[in-house]
Amino acid sequence: MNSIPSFAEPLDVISPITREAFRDAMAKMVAAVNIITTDGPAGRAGFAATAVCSVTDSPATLLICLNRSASVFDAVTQNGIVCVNVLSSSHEALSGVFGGKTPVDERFAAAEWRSGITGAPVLSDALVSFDCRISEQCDIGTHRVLYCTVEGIHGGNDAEALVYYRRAYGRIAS
Ligand SMILES: NC(=O)c1ccc[n+]([C@@H]2O[C@H](COP(=O)([O-])OP(=O)(O)OC[C@H]3O[C@@H](n4cnc5c(N)ncnc54)[C@H](O)[C@@H]3O)[C@@H](O)[C@H]2O)c1
Ligand SMILES: Cc1cc2c(cc1C)N(C[C@H](O)[C@H](O)[C@H](O)COP(=O)(O)O)c1[nH]c(=O)[nH]c(=O)c1N2
Repeated sequence: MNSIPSFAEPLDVISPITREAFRDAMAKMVAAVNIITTDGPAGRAGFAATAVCSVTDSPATLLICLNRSASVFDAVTQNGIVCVNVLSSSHEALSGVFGGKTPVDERFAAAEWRSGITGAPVLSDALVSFDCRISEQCDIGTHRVLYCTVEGIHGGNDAEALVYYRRAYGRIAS
């Protein structure tokens, strides 16, 4: 008869889960770094984001988690369009600009942009850019989850990727 194996050492469990414990654990999840941009009647805006992932390829959909207290919140949600620009290792300083308390004009002055088919700014030398329309939104805790239908994919190069791991930037070559 099968039995559940017993282990000599008990599991080291953190409970209850504090914000700090969650963040410490999340810091060990390596993530791609992106700049999310928007433009339209509510103005141009952009922010650095690691909370981005693929949802489904039919229809091609990404999700983005945006803190509702971010300065870009109204522009992103009211314009209803975003471009997800995936960063290369050459964009570390740019990520700092879009991830800090920098005025919006200074953020965009730090790189070259083109206009995508949705009208969202496309970073000229991104690894790849997903031009999207926000199709659904829901609030979970402090964040707005944006489901984004991909309407165009721009560019693409094979430079080293910029990643974020243990609260610091790193790079990954293909
Ligand atoms: N999902 C996010 O909103 C998110 C993700 C990464 C970084 N940030 C911002 O960058 C700052 C520096 O991050 P850090 O990684 O150097 O240190 P940190 O200790 O603040 O965060 C560690 C990890 O926890 C997660 N995290 C951080 N803030 C979060 C939030 N409000 N909601 C959900 N998950 C969150 C991320 O995975 C992050 O890499 C953070 O304080 C935050 O303002 C936000
Ligand atoms: C590496 C890294 C990764 C992320 C962030 C920062 C950095 C440095 N930030 C924070 C976000 O970029 C930040 O709120 C704004 O750019 C600066 O705040 P204000 O726009 O001034 O409110 C962030 N915010 C968010 O809502 N979702 C996310 O996934 C991330 N990820």
